[in-house]
Amino acid sequence: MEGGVDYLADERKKAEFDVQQMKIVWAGSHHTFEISDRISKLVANDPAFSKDERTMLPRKELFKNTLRKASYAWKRINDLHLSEEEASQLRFYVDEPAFTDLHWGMFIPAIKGQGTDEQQKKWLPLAYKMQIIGCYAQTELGHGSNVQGLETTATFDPQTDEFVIHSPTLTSSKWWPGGLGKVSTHGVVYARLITDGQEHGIHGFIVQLRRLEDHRPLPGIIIGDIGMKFGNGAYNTMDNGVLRFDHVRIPRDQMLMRVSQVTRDGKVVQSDVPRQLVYGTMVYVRQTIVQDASCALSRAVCIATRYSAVRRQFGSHNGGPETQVIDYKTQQSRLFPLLASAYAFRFVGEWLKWLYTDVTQRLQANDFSTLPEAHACTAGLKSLTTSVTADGIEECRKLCGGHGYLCTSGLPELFAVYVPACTYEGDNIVLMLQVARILMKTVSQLGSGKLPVGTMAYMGRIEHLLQYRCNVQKAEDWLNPAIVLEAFEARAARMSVSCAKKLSKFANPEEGFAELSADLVEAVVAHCQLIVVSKFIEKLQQDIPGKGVKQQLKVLCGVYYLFLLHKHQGDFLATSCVTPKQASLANDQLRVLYSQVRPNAIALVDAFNYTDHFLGSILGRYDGNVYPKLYEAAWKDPLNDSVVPDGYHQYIRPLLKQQRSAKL
Ligand SMILES: CCCCCCCC/C=C\CCCCCCCCCCCCCC(=O)SCCNC(=O)CCNC(=O)[C@H](O)C(C)(C)COP(=O)(O)OP(=O)(O)OC[C@H]1O[C@@H](n2cnc3c(N)ncnc32)[C@H](O)[C@@H]1OP(=O)(O)O
Ligand SMILES: Cc1cc2nc3c(=O)[nH]c(=O)nc-3n(C[C@H](O)[C@H](O)[C@H](O)COP(=O)(O)OP(=O)(O)OC[C@H]3O[C@@H](n4cnc5c(N)ncnc54)[C@H](O)[C@@H]3O)c2cc1C
Repeated sequence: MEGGVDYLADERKKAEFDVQQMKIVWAGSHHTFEISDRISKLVANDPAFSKDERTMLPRKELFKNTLRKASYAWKRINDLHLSEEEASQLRFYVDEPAFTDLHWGMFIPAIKGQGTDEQQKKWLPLAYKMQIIGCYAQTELGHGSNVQGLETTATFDPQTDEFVIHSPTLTSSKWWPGGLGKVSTHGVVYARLITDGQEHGIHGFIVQLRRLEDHRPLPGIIIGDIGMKFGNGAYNTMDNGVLRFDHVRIPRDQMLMRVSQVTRDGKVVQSDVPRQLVYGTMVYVRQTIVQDASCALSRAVCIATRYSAVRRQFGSHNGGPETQVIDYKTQQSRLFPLLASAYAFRFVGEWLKWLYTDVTQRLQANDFSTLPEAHACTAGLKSLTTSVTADGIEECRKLCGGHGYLCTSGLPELFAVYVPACTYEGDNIVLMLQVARILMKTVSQLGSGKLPVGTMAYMGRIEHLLQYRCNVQKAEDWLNPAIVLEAFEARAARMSVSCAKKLSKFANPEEGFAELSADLVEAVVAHCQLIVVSKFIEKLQQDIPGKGVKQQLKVLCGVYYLFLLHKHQGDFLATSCVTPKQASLANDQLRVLYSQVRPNAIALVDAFNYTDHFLGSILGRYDGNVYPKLYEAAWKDPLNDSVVPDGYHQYIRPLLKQQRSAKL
C-alpha cells in the first residue's frame, strides 16, 4: 500500500460480512483458497512475471517475452515440485496466453480422451515432461464451426501401413490453432479419414510438425503465424498458426483410435464408444471456459467497483466532498448486476466442473448416457457466460469514464484478450443452436413417456408450467426462491414449446429450424439463465459459514435473477409468466437489493482476493491511490521520453513555419 494509506479503508469498514470466509466461498474450499493465495503472491512477488510493458512491446519482443515467461514458469513448477493444481494456478496468475495453454489444455486432453491405452502410454509421458509440445489443429481457413466440412485428408496406404496427411486446397490450410505458428513440435490434426477410396468422417491424428533437433518443419510441411490480432499485447502473445501438408506420411498407430480403429488391411472398425467422443476435447475446454468467465468478469468488476468508490463527480454541499460515483443509482444498476453475475458464474462453473468429472468417470466405465447433457450444458453455458462477460468487461470500461480507456486501467487489454472467447471453442450462436436442437428434441419426446433428465427435467412438468400463474403480490415475494424458480422455468418452457409449435408447421424441419433460429436462440438463453439461477439458489441451500456471508450471497442471487427478469421482462410478459404489475414489483425489489449491496460492494470484490499484479490496473488498486499513480504512469510512456517529439523537425516545424509566413 502507498505509504500505508488505504483510501478505501472507510469503504472496507462498512462491510456487513466476514470477508475472509467469503474468500473461501469464492475459492471453492479452504484448500483451493490456500493454494490460490500462496501462488498468486509467489507470482506477484517475482519480477520475472512482471507484465508492465506488455501493451507497448512490438510483436516479436512480446512473443519472445512470453517464451521466456513460459520457460521460467515451467522451471519454477519443477523446482518447487508444484502439483497439477498449483501449476494451473500459477498459469492463471501469470496471466498471459501462451502455447502451453493448448499443450496442457487441448493436446494432452485430446490424447487422453481419444487415444487408446497404448497410445496414451506412448505419448503422454513425453507430453507431460514437455519433451514434445503439442497443439490442437482442427480449424481450417475455410471451415471452423462446420467440423464435418474440414477438407484435410488422411488417406490410408496399405502398402506402407501409413496415413498420408494432405491439404488438397488453400481453404484446407489449418488456420488458428494456438501454439502452432512458432512453437509446437506436434499436433493433434483433425482430418477426413479415407480408406480404400471411402470416406469415414473426421478423426484426430498425432502428427509431428517440426524436427526435435533444430525446430525446422518436417518435409512436406509449411507452417507459420497468422498475424497480429485485436488489441495491444492481449492475445498476441499466442502464436496462432497456419499449416499445410503435402502428402506427409505418419504411421497407422498415430490415428487416435479410441472411437474407431483402422486395421492393418485398412478396415474401419467402430468401437462401442459414440462417435461424438471425437468432439470430447471441446466439451472439456468449454467447461473450463465457463469457470474462466467468472474470473474475467470478477476482475473487471473489481476494477470498476474500486474506482467507482474513489471517483467523485458533482453533488458537493457547502464545499464538502462530491458524490462518489458508486452512489449514483444508474452506476449501481449497471455495476451490481455484473458483480452478481460474477458470483453466479462462479457457482455454475463449480457445478459444471462437477458434472464434467461425473461424465468423465461414466465414460471410463463405458456409460455414455450423460454425454448429451454434458454437451448441452457446456455448449449453452459457454455461450451465455462468455457473451455476458465480454459485454460486461466493456460496460466496466464505460463505468470508469475516460480513465477506463487508458491501457493502465487494465480494461482494454482484458477486453481484447477475453472477447475471442465468444468465438473460439465454438461460435456462441452455433453452440446455442446445438442446444436448441436438444431442447426441441426434448419437447418433441414429451408425450412419449420418456422423461427429460438433468437440466431439462423441468420440462417433465410441462402441463403444470403451461398453466402456471405467478402469485407475487408484493415486492418482497420476489425474494422467495421457489416463486422465482417457477417463473424462470415457466418462461423457458413456454418459449421452447412456442418454438416447437411453430416448427411443427414446417413440412421440412431443417427449413423450419433455419427460419426460426433467432427465436430458438432466445429460448436457449432463457433455458441457460434458468440453469444459472437454479445453481445459485442450490448453492444457498448449502451450509455456508461466516458472519453475514450467506446473507450477502442471498442479496447477490436476488440481484442476479431480478436483473434478468427486468432485462427480459418482454419474454416474461409475452409468455404471461408475470403481469406488468409483478414485473414492476420485481424492479422495486431490485432497487432495494442494490441499496443492500452498496455498503458491501468493496468487500465483495476484495473477496476475489486478487493481487494488484494480477489486476494490472491503476484504477483497481487495492489502496485506491488512483490519481498520483495515473499521473506517474503517464510519464513512463515512451512518447514522454523527450520533451520535443521525434518527427517535430520533419512534420510540425514546417507546418508552423508555413502558418507564420501565411499570416505575415
Ligand atoms: C505460463 C506458462 C505456464 C506453464 C504452466 C503449465 C501448467 C498449465 C496447466 C494447465 C493449463 C491449462 C490451461 C487450459 C486453458 C485452455 C485454453 C484454451 C483456449 C481456447 C483455445 C480455443 C481452441 C479452439 O477453438 S479449438 C476449435 C473449436 N471448434 C469448435 O468448437 C467447432 C464448433 N463446432 C462443433 O462443435 C460442431 O461441428 C457442431 C456441433 C456445431 C456441428 O457438428 P456436426 O455437424 O457433426 O453435428 P450435428 O449437429 O450433426 O450433431 C451430431 C450429434 O453430435 C452431438 N454433438 C455435437 N457436438 C457434440 C459434443 N461436443 N459432444 C457430444 N455430442 C455432440 C449432437 O448433439 C448430435 O447429437 P444427436 O443425438 O442429435 O445425433
Ligand atoms: C483466438 C482464437 C484462438 C483459436 N484457437 C484455435 C485452436 O487452438 N485450434 C483450433 O482448431 N481452432 C482455434 N480457433 C478457431 C475457432 O475455434 C473458430 O474460429 C470457431 O470455432 C468459429 O468458427 P469459424 O471461424 O468458422 O466461424 P464461422 O462459422 O465462419 O462464423 C461466422 C459467422 O457465421 C455464423 N454462423 C456459422 N454457422 C452458422 C449456422 N449454422 N447458423 C447460424 N449462424 C452461423 C456465426 O454465428 C458467425 O456469426 C481459434 C479462434 C480464435 C479466434
